[in-house]
This record gives sequence, structure tokens and C-alpha cells, in this order.
Amino acid sequence: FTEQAPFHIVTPLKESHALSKLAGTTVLMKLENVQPAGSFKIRGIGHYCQKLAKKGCTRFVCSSGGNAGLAAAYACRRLALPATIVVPQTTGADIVQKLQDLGADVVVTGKVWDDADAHAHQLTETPGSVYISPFNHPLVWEGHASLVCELKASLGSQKPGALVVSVGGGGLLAGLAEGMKKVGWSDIPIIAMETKGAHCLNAALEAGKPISLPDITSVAKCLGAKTVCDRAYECTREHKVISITVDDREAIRAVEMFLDDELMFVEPACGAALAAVYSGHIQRLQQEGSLKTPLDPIVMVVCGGSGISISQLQHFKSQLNIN
Ligand SMILES: COC[C@H](NCc1c(COP(=O)(O)O)cnc(C)c1O)C(=O)O
Repeated sequence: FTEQAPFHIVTPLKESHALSKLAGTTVLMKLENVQPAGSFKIRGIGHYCQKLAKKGCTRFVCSSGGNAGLAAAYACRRLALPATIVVPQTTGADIVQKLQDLGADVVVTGKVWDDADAHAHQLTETPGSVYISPFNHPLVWEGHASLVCELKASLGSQKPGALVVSVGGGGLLAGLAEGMKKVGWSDIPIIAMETKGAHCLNAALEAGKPISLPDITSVAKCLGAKTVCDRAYECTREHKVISITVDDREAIRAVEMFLDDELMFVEPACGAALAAVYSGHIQRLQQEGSLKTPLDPIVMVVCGGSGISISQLQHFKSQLNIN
């Protein structure tokens, strides 16, 4: 009985000279944008689907801003199991088409991810189908933790100065923290990036407990969960997490500068993480002593995502009146 190989790939860890120059330390990019289904999501969602299929699950229902849905559709195709992906009206038509091309049934409903998620739960009330959360399950966090094991294998005894990650519902943060505990990096700070208008972790830290945002007003709809998952919030109690919010314009400008610098095209959710360097936060954190100086090489999780195209970028720029 052979253990099924994971659906994710080991991704490159590549130095960025442009980001390093700006950050004042070496910036290593963990290129999750080259994963199957286009983002890091396949690590946690693929792991979850494999485990549940082995337990006899025969149909999955996944709520998503889009990227977790693509990962679920890809995993279910590999498992030859039917999948229904429930996305909000803010999810672009091209992602819906990609989901259908992967063989998934797609339901578009609700204003934001939380509304789509409520519908996904209704669909799984009938027995026979299993709900997949895009960020709130131990198997998802366990799958995402594989990213840190790969970093450890690449860096050996060299500890990173920090990990930079974007936060939607907090599944990636929770998975990274779990992996860091596993490899003995619990002392390494995590820079948790959000766009204003999708800043549920930052709001929770301000309030001292997970609270729900009234609405999602950021263009980074794939960060658009109104409430951060409890596990991610607990991580901030066990691990040094520096929460930073950037505005949509910074996230979009980061997407553009990254395209010019590294010739890779990522969506606003990933732009939020890149803005940690492009908007000078890594530099500021060193100057104010929140990060050590000299700072060991930092790892930028290039989370990827399919919510971008040349026409969508132009739409974002006119919407945010960026010249
Ligand atoms: C509403 O959406 C939640 C989730 N996107 C989450 C997401 C994140 C943040 O990951 P999280 O913090 O949700 O685990 C980062 N970077 C990208 C490209 C993402 O798509 C989804 O696809 O369903």
C-alpha cells in the first residue's frame, strides 16, 4: 500500500536582488506562485482532500475567494472525485472558468467570501459531501507547514531573520507557525501583511480577540475573510507576529514593481506581502529595532494567486486612480 504522493511540488527558494537592495538585507522568495493551481493553497487543501478521500469521502464542497477553490478542484480532479466550489460575486469570471475547466461545479453567490461560505455549509448539510474550509482546519495548517520544512532543508543551520506572509483567514499564518515550531524556528518573527479593508487579524489584535470586520472593502478579495480563524489568533500569543496593514494602492503598486523586477505576475493578495519591502516596512522595522540589525536573510512567501490579469490590473489602477 503506497502512501499517495502529495499534490504540491517543492518550490524554488530564489534570491531577489531587487527586493534585497530595497530591504537592506537578503530577501529570499519562496515561489508558491509556481505551485499546481497557482498558489500555496494546494499544500493544505491537497493534504485535506487526500486524507478525507482515504476516509471514504466521495464529494467535496469548498468555499473560496478563488485560489483555495482552484486547489480543491485540482485535488479532486487528481482524486477523480466531484467537487463543488462556492465563490462570492467578487470572484472574477476567469477564475470561474478555470474552476469549470478543472471539472468542478461552481456556485457564485453572496457579496463576500463569508456569504459564499454560509452557502457551502448549507450544501454540506445533506450527507455524502464534505465541507472544505479555505483556511480553518488542522489538516490545512498541517499541509501548509510543509513549506517551512522545505525552507529548513534549503537553509540548514542558517535561521531566517523573518518570514513575510499575507493574511486572509489566517490559514497560511497558522500553517507557517506550526512548521516553524516543528523545525525550531519559534523565535523567528512572522511579518503578517494585510490590506486595509481586509485586515481581520490586525483588527483582532487591536480588539484583543477575533472580531468580525463589518465588510470587505479592499480590492484584495482573496484576503476577504471578515474574521480571522482562532488558530491564527492563538499563534500571535505563542509566536512573535508583527501585524502590518497596507492600503490597496500599495498592494497594486507592489504587484507592478514585482512584475518589473522579477518578471512574475501576482495578485493583490500577494502584493500585500510584497509591500512589506516595496513600502519600506522591513527597513523601518530594522531602524526601530523591531527586527535585528544586521538582519539575517528574510523569506518572502510569494503566495501566488490567479486573481490577476493585464485587464484586471488596468481596472484596479483606474479604480484606485493610480496613473
Ligand atoms: C477569502 O479567500 C480565502 C482564500 N485566499 C487566501 C489567500 C491568502 C491568505 O491565506 P489565508 O490567510 O486565508 O490562509 C494569501 N494569498 C492568496 C493568493 C490567497 O488566495 C481563498 O482562496 O479561498
